[in-house]
Amino acid sequence: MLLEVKHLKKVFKTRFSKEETTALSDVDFTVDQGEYIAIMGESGSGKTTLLNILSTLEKPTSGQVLLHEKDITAIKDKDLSAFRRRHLGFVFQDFNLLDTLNVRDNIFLPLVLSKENIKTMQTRLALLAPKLQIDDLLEKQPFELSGGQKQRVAVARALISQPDLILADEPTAALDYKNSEALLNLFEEINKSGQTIIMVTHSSLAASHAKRVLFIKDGMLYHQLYRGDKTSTAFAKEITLSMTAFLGSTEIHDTKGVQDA
Ligand SMILES: Nc1ncnc2c1ncn2[C@@H]1O[C@H](COP(=O)(O)OP(=O)(O)OP(=O)(O)O)[C@@H](O)[C@H]1O
Repeated sequence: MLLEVKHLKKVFKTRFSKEETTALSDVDFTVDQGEYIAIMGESGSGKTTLLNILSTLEKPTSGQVLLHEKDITAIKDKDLSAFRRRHLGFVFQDFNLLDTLNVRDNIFLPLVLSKENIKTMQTRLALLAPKLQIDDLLEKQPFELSGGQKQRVAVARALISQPDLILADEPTAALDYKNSEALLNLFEEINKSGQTIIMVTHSSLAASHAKRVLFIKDGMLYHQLYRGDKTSTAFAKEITLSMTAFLGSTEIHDTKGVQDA
């Protein structure tokens, strides 16, 4: 097992008032090596909070996140950036590329920070660039690229450190339909080559490319769907139906966390 999320709870307290918001109440799930998981839920349901805790950007109020059986919520602050660079790859909605660096240096940045040798960096990039169709972009500055190209560069930057886990937050939100589909196909390919991916999304279409979809509501996991051998079109329909049934309704459902089968 790659990742074990155990009884995760996150309560936000505002500094000046006694008001509390429970963003996550008791989230439990496990992720195997090679899985591709989409996390869906309405606005305010706790998706970003969950992703931020998995990213070690946020500490939970209680509970644990075990990566290869090590509790990453207990890592000391001074060791966090090295941990993230070594074990996690991030893909964001707004690409997060540095405009002052060219594409090649943006991709190399995590490896430079980890003090990898230049040969390793070049070898890895030589393998990734054709796969991501960015060979011709390496000397360009990010502002010269289209949204789809920027996101492919961001994916290369996430993959170059060969992370245990890719965490993607609404990676298609700033892309048009064609570029979204291209990115989702790319994620599927990357996943087929063994990369584990967890992606937060609002979009049934995006989620339909994953192998498993977790639905979150009011800080709890409610339901999960497996794609199996369905086409992404058939799976998207099933996801939309579930969203309507589970998340749109105000009925009280079983509030137990969802455990992986
Ligand atoms: N730093 C914070 N301080 C206080 N409350 C917060 C903070 N971050 C999130 N929350 C609250 O926690 C709850 C869950 O928020 P979260 O951002 O995780 O939801 P989300 O599902 O990602 O929403 P969206 O889809 O709109 O991004 C919300 O009620 C939100 O207002």
